[in-house]
Amino acid sequence: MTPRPDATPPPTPARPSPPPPAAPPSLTDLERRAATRHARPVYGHDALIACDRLVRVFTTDGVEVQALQGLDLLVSEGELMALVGASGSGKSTLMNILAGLDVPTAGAARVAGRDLLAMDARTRLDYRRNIVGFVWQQTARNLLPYLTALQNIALPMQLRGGRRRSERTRAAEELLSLLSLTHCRDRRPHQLSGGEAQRTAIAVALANTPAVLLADEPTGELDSHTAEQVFAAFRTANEELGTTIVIVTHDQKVADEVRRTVAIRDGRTSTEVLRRTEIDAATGRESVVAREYATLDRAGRLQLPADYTAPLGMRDRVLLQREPDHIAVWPDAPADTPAEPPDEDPTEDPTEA
Ligand SMILES: Nc1ncnc2c1ncn2[C@@H]1O[C@H](COP(=O)(O)OP(=O)(O)OP(=O)(O)O)[C@@H](O)[C@H]1O
Repeated sequence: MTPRPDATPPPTPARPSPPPPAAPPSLTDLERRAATRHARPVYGHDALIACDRLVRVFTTDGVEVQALQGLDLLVSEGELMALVGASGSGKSTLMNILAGLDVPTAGAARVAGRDLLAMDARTRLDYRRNIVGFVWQQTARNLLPYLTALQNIALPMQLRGGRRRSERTRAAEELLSLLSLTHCRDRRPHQLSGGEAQRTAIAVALANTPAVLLADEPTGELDSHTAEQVFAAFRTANEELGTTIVIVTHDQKVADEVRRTVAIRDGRTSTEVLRRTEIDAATGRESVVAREYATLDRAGRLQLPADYTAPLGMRDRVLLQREPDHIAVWPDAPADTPAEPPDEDPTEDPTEA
């Protein structure tokens, strides 16, 4: 048995011989499996965001691009997490779907109990106004240039209705204070620095106390010091207001600051880094320990990182060995070993039979 990778290095286990073919399931087995499947709770039933085998196909001039190819993602209430991935991997496509701006081609997506594939125009508008807030990379897209910071923040409250002007002003002032922007109250966007403008954009996105705050490259146009201040504003929103936050970023510093970073590759979640704080029993010193996990999707598919598979010459197919507490993955045919041992005993004389 191979110990967990975070334990003492294991002795090299013996390569397994291929398992004997399994007996076909009986009718009773199949009925039992079907009954178990019915009794199971819906995938991601307790998550705030649940994407289930999400597909988005764009067709331009008869050419199809599969931007999302069966993406699974669960985000719990109260999380502050980052999405990373190469250009074109599908991050913005996913964010636009979660923001209610685009509709997936297939699959399922639920945010705060709303089914994103089944919303009519009215519920979609309500969803965008009240359930999600959005911060874009370009500050010009987040703020109206002819309104002050306070008026920008009060506008979504006004569009939703139900609150008096004085209440809206007080709520907007509270958000300005929470994000250390009180001095920007009466300034218009062109009078704000890049960082102040993005923090004001966060306040605008939080105006109607959304369940989820989505941000697509919010620090992309900022220097690293300003980016830190903007990220601190996201953290404040998460810790003080309990808002669930998903940030798409290329900024490694931002990705390192959050507890969970999910990587998207070719339109699917591929790996995930989880960070937790550990306290050294001897010194009492705190340190953050990060571990990288591969994502196992609902169909049981796993993307093995190339830097793991390439040195072992793994391609096309691999041999799996089930152990009591883990699964070992073996190259199909290592250079010096035949993939399948010959059936005959080599000591036997083939002419004997
Ligand atoms: N409206 C569209 N029409 C056609 N193809 C699109 C459209 N939007 C996205 N795509 C394609 O879908 C794929 C995923 O794009 P997407 O913008 O989601 O990637 P991304 O990971 O956000 O990239 P980047 O980091 O560069 O913003 C790309 O191949 C892109 O060209």
